[in-house]
Amino acid sequence: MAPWGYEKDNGPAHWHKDCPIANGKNQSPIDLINGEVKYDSGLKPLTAKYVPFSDAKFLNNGHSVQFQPSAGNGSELTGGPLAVKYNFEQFHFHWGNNDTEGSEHRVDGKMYPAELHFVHWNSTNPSFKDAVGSGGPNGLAVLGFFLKVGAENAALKPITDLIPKVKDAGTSVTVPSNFDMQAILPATLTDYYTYDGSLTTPPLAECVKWIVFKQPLEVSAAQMEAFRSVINRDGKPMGGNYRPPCPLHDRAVKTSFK
Ligand SMILES: COc1ccc(CNS(=O)(=O)c2ccc(S(N)(=O)=O)s2)cc1
Ligand SMILES: [Zn+2]
Repeated sequence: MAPWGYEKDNGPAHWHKDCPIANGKNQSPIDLINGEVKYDSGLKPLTAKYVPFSDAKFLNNGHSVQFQPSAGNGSELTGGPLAVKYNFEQFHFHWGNNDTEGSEHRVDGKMYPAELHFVHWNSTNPSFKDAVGSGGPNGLAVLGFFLKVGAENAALKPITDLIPKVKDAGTSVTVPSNFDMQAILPATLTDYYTYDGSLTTPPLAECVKWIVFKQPLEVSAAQMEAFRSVINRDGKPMGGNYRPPCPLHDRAVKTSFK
């Protein structure tokens, strides 16, 4: 099979051939249906401590644009539904070719123009890849933020300004060391949905504690257009790099808010 992608001939409907878990019972993303979620008063806020990075790359891997520090950067996530500390691995984006589509998770069937994922791995594992393969839903913790069009996002500007430099698949740039990743996050990480799911791209491993924030972040129309200028492995616009929602099966979606 051609490398996986989001086109007719290699998109989500084909992924099960190389990754049979695609038809599993704990797949992501899902449609977050407010009438079916359950408030859990035990869900406390999360704490993310992101330290400045000395040598981080921003890259186009053919299916997303991704911020990736060198291993062992000391940034970590704790609290919320998490029982242990998770190490930061990377963040990346999913977006559409217009403002009516682009996010992976949906809320009552509504899609946002984009979704930002912060990927973290369970620090009781020796490495990120061990965490992915550790079995069960506690290998990774991914923070999902919806993006909507509005004011310019000053915290994301150093990243969206780099997009023209990684327009083509396989290209990367070094991110200036004064980039402040912490500034992207809201001051308090409250009001989220959480459920056990999977990676939304191959290998689709069912190893993810998903934490999707209710409050979208804003980015400007110009910042959205920057994403839409990115080209994929086939030389086409990368927009549309989102997997459709998967069946919930017998999973519960909990919320930290009423
Ligand atoms: C074992 O070899 C491996 C392990 C993991 C990967 C994928 N890379 S990854 O884990 O960062 C993610 C893929 C999709 C993510 S999403 N959209 O759900 O946040 S995160 C590749 C090879
Ligand atoms: Zn993602």
